[in-house]
Amino acid sequence: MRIGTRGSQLALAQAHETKERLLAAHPDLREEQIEIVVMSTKGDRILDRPLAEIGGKGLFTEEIETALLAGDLDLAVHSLKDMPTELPDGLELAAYLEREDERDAFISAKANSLSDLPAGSVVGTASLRRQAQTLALRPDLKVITFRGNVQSRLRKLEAGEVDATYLAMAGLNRLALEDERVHALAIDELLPAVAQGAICIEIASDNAHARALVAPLNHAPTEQRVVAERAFLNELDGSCRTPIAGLATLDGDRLHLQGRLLDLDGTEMYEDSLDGPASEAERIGRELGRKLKAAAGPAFFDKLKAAGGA
Ligand SMILES: NCc1[nH]cc(CCC(=O)O)c1CC(=O)O
Repeated sequence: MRIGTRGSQLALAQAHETKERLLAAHPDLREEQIEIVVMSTKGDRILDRPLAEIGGKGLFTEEIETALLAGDLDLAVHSLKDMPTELPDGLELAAYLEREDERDAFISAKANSLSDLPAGSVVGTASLRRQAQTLALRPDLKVITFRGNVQSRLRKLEAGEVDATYLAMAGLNRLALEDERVHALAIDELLPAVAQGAICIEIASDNAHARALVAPLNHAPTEQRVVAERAFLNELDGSCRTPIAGLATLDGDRLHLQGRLLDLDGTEMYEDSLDGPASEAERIGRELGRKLKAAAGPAFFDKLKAAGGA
């Protein structure tokens, strides 16, 4: 059994967690039967440009998916947040592990919250969603593009390149990085990325053995939430070039989906939510996506395109 993963510390932690869960779910499986195979992707190699500029779907997945299709890997473990909403033919998501904390963390030595940051402070983030929401709340701040893995971003903060940055709480938790500069942001302050904090397992559709092996790892409530969020995203944009945020929560078998669509500088923001039975997660997601698309109107998307988004 070969598990493919990217080589960042976070990706490795997620692959090891998946391996542990497989061993726990299958007592007959031996440790040496599971091999973790580290692969480098385009997204890992190009570090000096914003992700939205490099563009293309599957920046962090293409090389791994090619290996799945070729049968060189049985499973691939990914942060679901980084996965395009449409997979290449012949591949499928076979399991979603229980979601970690979905919130963003605000990280700064200068303030405990985004609202306390002095005017003119510099915030570094590569995410269009975080950039736009930051400027919507604090148009007086300066936002710069800031890439790299979790550790390198913390080092840049340390070196004073920026006054504040953001990271997903899930990543910090999985790496057990505790830091007094880390403050979880309220959901309403910075609505998370679709599927933030969720790990998915991808397989080739013709690999029945892999599908059976990972089936017991699936966490149904996580699946319902991310299905709604990804349907919402798919309806609006699949390219990662539009600032979009979305979060589904469950109350028993009711699903509540919240969504936001912004322009790049946060001056326009469309926000709405929808409730329904969790069994209709996909429909709820699509409906909310269509609703926000209609509210924003074609002029919004034209403006975004002209500004280098969408
Ligand atoms: N785009 C990079 C990425 N992909 C997944 C995570 C964090 C873990 C997660 O959201 O599951 C991160 C880093 C970050 O946004 O801080």
